Amino acid sequence: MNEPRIFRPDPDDPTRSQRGLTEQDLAAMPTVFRSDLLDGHVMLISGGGSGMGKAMAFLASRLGATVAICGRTAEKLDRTRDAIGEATGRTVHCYTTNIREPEAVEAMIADFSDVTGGIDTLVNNAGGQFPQDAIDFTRKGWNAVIDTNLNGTWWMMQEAARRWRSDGRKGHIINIVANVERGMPQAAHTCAARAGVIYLSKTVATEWAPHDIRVNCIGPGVIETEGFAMYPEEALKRFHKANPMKARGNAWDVAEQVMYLASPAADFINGDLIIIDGGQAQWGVVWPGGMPDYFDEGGAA
Ligand SMILES: CCCCC/C=C/C(=O)SCCNC(=O)CCNC(=O)[C@H](O)C(C)(C)COP(=O)(O)OP(=O)(O)OC[C@H]1O[C@@H](n2cnc3c(N)ncnc32)[C@H](O)[C@@H]1OP(=O)(O)O
Ligand SMILES: NC(=O)C1=CN([C@@H]2O[C@H](COP(=O)(O)OP(=O)(O)OC[C@H]3O[C@@H](n4cnc5c(N)ncnc54)[C@H](OP(=O)(O)O)[C@@H]3O)[C@@H](O)[C@H]2O)C=CC1
Repeated sequence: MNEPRIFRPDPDDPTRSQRGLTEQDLAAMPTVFRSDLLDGHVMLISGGGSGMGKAMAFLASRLGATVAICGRTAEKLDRTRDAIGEATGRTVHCYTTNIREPEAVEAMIADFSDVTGGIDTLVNNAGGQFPQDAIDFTRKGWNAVIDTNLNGTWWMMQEAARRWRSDGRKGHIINIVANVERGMPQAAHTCAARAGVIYLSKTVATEWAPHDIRVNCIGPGVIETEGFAMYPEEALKRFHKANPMKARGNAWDVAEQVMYLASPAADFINGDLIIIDGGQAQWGVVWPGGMPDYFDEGGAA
């Protein structure tokens, strides 16, 4: 039998960090794509200093793209730039930009467009949430998640589209969301924001088609990354049991899907949502941390 192409370590191995792929992994992971697939392609990836965004930045650079990454923490961006430079010899552009600030987003997109001659693909990957029962959300907590995942993504989408329209240039937006079809206990804020992004995307995929702008979403299931630090150890032990493959995805699973969508092979895909969750949506619990307590016998009904 063939060896699995994707490195999928044992999620029960207590000696592993449980926080995703290392830079060495990202430099060496095998890919199905030819090495010049994205020669001349320009890609802006938000949240590119860690997790899935970092994997996308590595893979796009390995395939020949000119890449920019943004995030709020300069050290993470610089470290990613240096690691990619060392692995590929390519220069990654870094922007210390908070996507919640529309003026900063406007300046970043203008600068990267000017420097490169124009962006081809914008990947809105920056985001996050914290697990909490909705009834206990503070106003500040609710606003933080909505402002990042919905508003921040929208400022990026709108600014890129305006620039493409004024330049008369085609463009493509890929929004990283989550699989929110059945809702997700302890993540109502993110479900609200991601559902907003999915339906924004489906709407503007139609509105913006005359400008030659396509918009698609990717909904990851449980993907092991640095972002797992936000979740309690007890919940993490159950995350891989949420899908019938009994596995965690890794950042490469998502990065390769992004490269496919960015490639000419996907030129006719528009307004779609692609789920990468090992079948969790078909047969699995929506909240990977497990069933809420009240399902236990004797708990509140
Ligand atoms: C949904 C489950 C799917 C399964 C697995 C999915 C995993 C992932 O998606 S992991 C990858 C994503 N990465 C992250 O989620 C990174 C960590 N998250 C964040 O950075 C934050 O959640 C953020 C996205 C909201 C960042 O906003 P920021 O303004 O930087 O947040 P603050 O830390 O300043 O907090 C503002 C406010 O939010 C409330 N809050 C934050 N953390 C918690 C928490 N753990 N529990 C309860 N409430 C929290 C709180 O009201 C904060 O205000 P203060 O109390 O004044 O600090
Ligand atoms: N891992 C998983 O299982 C799943 C993840 N997702 C989503 O996929 C995306 C990537 O997640 P993942 O790689 O796992 O997690 P990470 O936490 O590693 O990545 C999130 C990135 O977003 C950046 N970011 C957060 N807020 C902002 C902001 N306001 N402006 C600019 N950048 C910001 C962070 O950098 P900094 O803090 O320095 O700004 C960080 O680099 C996220 O949107 C996440 O919610 C969805 C479903 C499942």
